[in-house]
Amino acid sequence: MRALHGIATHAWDDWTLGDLLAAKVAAGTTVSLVVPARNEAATVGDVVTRVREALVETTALIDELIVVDSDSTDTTYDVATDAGATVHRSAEIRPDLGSHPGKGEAMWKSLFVTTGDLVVFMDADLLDWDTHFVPGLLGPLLLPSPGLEASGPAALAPRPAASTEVEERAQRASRDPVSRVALVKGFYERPGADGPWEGGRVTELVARPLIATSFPELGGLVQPLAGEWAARRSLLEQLWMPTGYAIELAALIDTVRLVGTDAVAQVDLGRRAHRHQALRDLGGMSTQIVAAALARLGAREVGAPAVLRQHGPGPGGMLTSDDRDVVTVERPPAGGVGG
Ligand SMILES: O=c1ccn([C@@H]2O[C@H](COP(=O)(O)OP(=O)(O)O)[C@@H](O)[C@H]2O)c(=O)[nH]1
Ligand SMILES: O=C(O)[C@@H](COP(=O)(O)O)O[C@H]1O[C@H](CO)[C@@H](O)[C@H](O)[C@H]1O
Repeated sequence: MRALHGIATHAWDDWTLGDLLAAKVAAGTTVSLVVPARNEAATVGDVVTRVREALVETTALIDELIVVDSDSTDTTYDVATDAGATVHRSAEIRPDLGSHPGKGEAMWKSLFVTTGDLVVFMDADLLDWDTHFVPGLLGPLLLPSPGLEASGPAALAPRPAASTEVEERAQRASRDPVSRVALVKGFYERPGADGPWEGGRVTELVARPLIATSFPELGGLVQPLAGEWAARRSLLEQLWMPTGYAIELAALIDTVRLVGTDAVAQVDLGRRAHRHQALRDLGGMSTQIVAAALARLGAREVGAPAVLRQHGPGPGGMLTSDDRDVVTVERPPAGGVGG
């Protein structure tokens, strides 16, 4: 483990799957995997099937595999169900609380239909990834320091039961709130249209400048917007959650304010490719992220409406303007919601 500008930084194979399984059992810790999915019928089946087979059936690292169908208009619900996930429609979770569109809404609602002490989030549009993402993200939460032995490419097949030292360390970590990491971000090589490190357009053009100017304590995070991350439920239930794409950055800002940078760690997961949105659609995502950041700086009212005006060629090539209402609503900490 090393500190990258104050952020504890690991590699996914710092731990063996056997050590993590032993630590999980020793501490009596449960794990939920949540996949927020909107119109991901093309890829959600692969994500669910491979994680289920490797980490639910072959080894019991995951106790609950949940897909939250976020207002999909394709066959996401059926594909995820057929792949073996427990699928909930976001709007049908606690309907008494109403429903908003968005990824953050799906993740906030997931807290009402999961029970895991640790919650792992993964995107549903992954194209180049592997199941080691999950144990990698759980490593700092189950065993805060690297595994006992220098490990080579850790096979996902379970190793012999880990030593009692691993179990003792896991029990100490689960009891010691002071040293506990509470949120773990994945990072990876993110290929884009123009090269192996060209992915993450909003990360490079919006998140990093916001961090540089206003949240420098997050400067050590390689992929602050990574959709693959994990956290303790006890933390997640204390966080205000933007209902849209600002969820990742808001969670980092608020976690550091709540429990300090020592509570945040990151893990190198290797390489991750996903389906890329069109540039103009990232305008809406960017607006949500900027709005949440400004709200946290006291420069903007939480949830105030935002209209994103974009321009481009219309019918016949005439220049037209398109106004997009951007939702910046935030959900209150789930832990304080009754019922
Ligand atoms: O309203 C939404 C928008 C996105 N997503 C999911 O959130 C993840 C990341 O979204 P997206 O791929 O659109 O973002 P990108 O990775 O392109 O930044 C994916 O699993 C989406 O299906 C969601 O559940 N609800
Ligand atoms: O990192 C980014 O810039 C955006 C867009 O990625 P690409 O430019 O399409 O590779 O993707 C991330 O940001 C979203 C907002 O936080 C997350 O929801 C996504 O999971 C993540 O892929």
